[in-house]
Order: sequence, then structure tokens, then C-alpha cells
Amino acid sequence: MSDEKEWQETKFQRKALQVTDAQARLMAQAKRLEPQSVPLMESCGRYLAEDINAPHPFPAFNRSAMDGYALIAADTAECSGGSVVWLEVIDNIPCGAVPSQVIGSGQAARIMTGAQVPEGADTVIMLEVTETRQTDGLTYVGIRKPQKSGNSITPLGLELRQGDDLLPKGRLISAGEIAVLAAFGVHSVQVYRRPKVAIVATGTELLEVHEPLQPGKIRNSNSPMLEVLVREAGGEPVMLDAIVDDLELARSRVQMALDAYDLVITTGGVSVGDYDIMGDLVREHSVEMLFNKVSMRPGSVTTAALRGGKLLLALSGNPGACFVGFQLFGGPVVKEMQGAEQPYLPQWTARLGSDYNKVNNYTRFVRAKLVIKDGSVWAFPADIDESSVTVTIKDSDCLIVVPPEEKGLAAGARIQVIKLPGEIRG
Ligand SMILES: Nc1nc2c(c(=O)[nH]1)N[C@H]1C(S)=C(S)[C@@H](COP(=O)(O)OP(=O)(O)OC[C@H]3O[C@@H](n4cnc5c(N)ncnc54)[C@H](O)[C@@H]3O)O[C@H]1N2
Ligand code: MOO
Ligand SMILES: [Mg+2]
Repeated sequence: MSDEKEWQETKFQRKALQVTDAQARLMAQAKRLEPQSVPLMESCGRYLAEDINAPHPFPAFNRSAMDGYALIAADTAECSGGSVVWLEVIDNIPCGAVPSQVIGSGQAARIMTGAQVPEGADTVIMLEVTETRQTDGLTYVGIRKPQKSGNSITPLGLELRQGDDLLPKGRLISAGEIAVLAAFGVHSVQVYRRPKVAIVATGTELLEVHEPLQPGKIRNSNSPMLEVLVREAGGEPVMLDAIVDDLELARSRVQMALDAYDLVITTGGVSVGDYDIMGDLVREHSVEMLFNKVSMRPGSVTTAALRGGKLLLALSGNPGACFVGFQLFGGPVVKEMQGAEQPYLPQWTARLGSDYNKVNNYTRFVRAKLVIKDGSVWAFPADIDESSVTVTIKDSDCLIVVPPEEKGLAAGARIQVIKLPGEIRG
């Protein structure tokens, strides 16, 4: 067989991998980037690069939960049936102060919420149920009911003991993580570097966003969409100019981008057409192709390759397929490079909102709206979810996973959905 003929045949004979196999093949090559130290507030939205253990107990001292008096519970055993026990107030402890006295029997300290409970005291009584009197220049607090030991005291180490696990490596940092890091004085946080992700659109038909429409041309909407998706996944998008369908140009642009950046994502030209240059490029010897067909719809043409240890993810040009391809492959890779605990999107069980009758040999990922109704999560498939459709991407909260063996699904069926990032539109 001539080289040209063989080349043409391999173009059409593609082996479709199952989605999970293709994901595994890609993720195995996703290198975690190096850790870097950032100031606390810059760590938000990043992934932790170290396990963090509590450097001290929390709280670090026995803490009053009320404004009141710290005393010894046993001293109040006598008060019942209206009799009042009077205790001498020997200290006044505002928040931030260190108690100066040890509480002995018959004594109490006035104490505020958040202040350190003095030694000797084992309970705090709230101000509202006490009375005070002055006698011979001394202050006494009167108590009418027996108190229980431990009341209104948050003991040292209640939340965490010194050395307890606080945050695991790979945890996405958001408000709660920031709060504990701040509480433990971690002002400089080790996180993984964000990958620089070059985005290249291919297509002679592409106009820039600001350009007026011209016959036969379309505006490049995939690049801006990918820019947002990369940022949402924690990467730093690097927007390169779109290129026309020219194999040499694509080769040099992709090589430059792979040399300069951590990951390259392209869109368009991955099918078998005459101008599908990315499909041709990944079959060249200069790159190691990982896969060029996946058993999914949309996005069956999703392609990945490796060159010099760097990954190239070539997504379809069809906007729906580009979007789904990114959610199943691009997002997870970008997160994996940042050391994410959970690089994949979460999968939920839901009920199907309306009948879905399309059948296919491939698993379908159907754009859908989520609605919470009667305590259940319902997913309503988009009216048009073809690979080439752009407008329903904006209305989608999830992707319904329709396995290939399904012969159509009736409204109410239990289904699996992949929750897309962001809020549910409602
Ligand atoms: N003979 C076959 N033809 C096709 C097959 C096949 O198996 N055999 N697969 C079809 C499937 S499935 C898909 S999906 C598409 C994939 O196409 P490509 O990834 O090669 O993308 P293009 O051909 O470049 O463009 C497809 C479509 O998308 C528009 N496009 C491209 N880039 C952008 C962009 N940046 N922003 C917005 N829209 C874009 C482009 O104009 C085309 O309309 O192939 C099928 N064909
Ligand atoms: O690859 Mo196409 O997106 O399957 O529809
Ligand atoms: Mg094409």
C-alpha cells in the first residue's frame, strides 16, 4: 500500500475509546505543576499543595460562651427553693485579657463572651439570671439555681487538638478554608501553580467577535467560551490568534504554544474533512496521539496528543461538542495539573423532566436545565442539543448521561447527570 493511501485510510479508521478510558489516558499524562507560596487571600480558588495539621489546639484556651460570671458549680448546689448563694466577685475578665486570679470556693469572676475562663472555675452563668450587691466595698454575685459544671464553657481543643488534620493536600480553598487558615495564622499558603493554557481556534471561516458578519463566515465564539471555561477550572488562559486551516501554520503554532505554555487546547478541524488539519497533525510522528475518537456524543472527535511531555487537547469546532469536550476532558486536566482532590465534575442522580427519545451507539451527554421540585432534582433536556448548537449551552446546568443501550427515556426516569460548574439557573 502506498504511503499516501495508508495515510488516507488511517485518517478514517479511528478507534473510539470509552469516555472513562480516554479520560484515564489523558489524566495519566497531566503533570501536577510545582507548588508556590501565595499570600492567604490569593489562595482562594487555588488547590492546597500540602497537608495542614492544626499547629495548636482550637480554641487555644477554655473560652466563655456567655457574658456572665465564672464560678465553681458545686458552690451553687445549696441554692434551691428561692435561697440565693452569694459569691465574692474577685476579678473582671474582658475579652482578650488573661485572668489574674484563681477562683476558689465562694468566689466568682465577671467574664465576657470569648474571654479566657479563669483557673478553678468550671462553669459560667449568664448575666441575666444573676443579681449583684455591694457590701463593705466588695462586690457579690447572687445565684438562685444550682449550676452544672461545664456550662457555657468551650473547652480548649474542642474543635481541634494540636496536630489534628485540618486541610488535606488538593483541597480547593474557599471561604471556610480561608477562615481556618486565618485562625491558625497561616498567612502564606502553599498552592499549586495555575497552568497557563494556550487556546487556539482553527478555521478559515472564523471572524473575530468585533467583525461584521460576512457571507459564509461565522464569529469565533469557541475561543471566548474556552477562555471562560479555563478560568473557571482555575487555569490561566492565554489567547492566541485564530488560524486558517493550514497544516503547516497549525503545526508551527501548536509547537510554539506547547513549548511556551503548560497545556494547549485547540478547537476545530479534528474530524476527517479535507481541511481538518488538527486531525492530520496528531497523526504525524512529531506527536504521540493518545486518542482521536471517543464513544460520546457530542464530542466524538475529541482528540488528545502528547509532545515533549506537554498535552495537546484538540476539541471539536462544533460549539456544543467543544463545550462538552471541555467539561469532560479539559476541565479535569486543568484541575489535575493544580493537584485538585476532585478533578471531575460531580455526578448526581436526578429524575428526567420530559421524554428523551434519541438513541445512539454512543453515550450521549445531553444539555439540560435543573429544577428542584417536590424534594427531588429534575433535569429537563434542551429542545436542541446537537453538537453544532450554540444557544442551549447558556441554559444548561447539567449534562444528562444517556447510555448507548437506552431505547429512549420516559419523563420521570431515574437518570445520572453531570453537574456543570456554576449556579442553577432555576
Ligand atoms: N465525514 C464526516 N464528517 C463529520 C464527522 C464524521 O465522523 N465524518 N463528524 C462530525 C462530527 S460528530 C463533528 S462534532 C464535526 C467535528 O468537526 P471539527 O471538529 O472538525 O470542526 P470543524 O470542521 O472545524 O467545524 C465544525 C463546525 O463548527 C464551527 N466552528 C469551528 N470553529 C468554531 C469556533 N471557534 N467558534 C464557533 N464555531 C466554530 C464550524 O464553522 C463548523 O460549522 O464534524 C462532523 N463531520
Ligand atoms: O463529535 Mo460530534 O460532536 O459527536 O457530534
Ligand atoms: Mg471538520
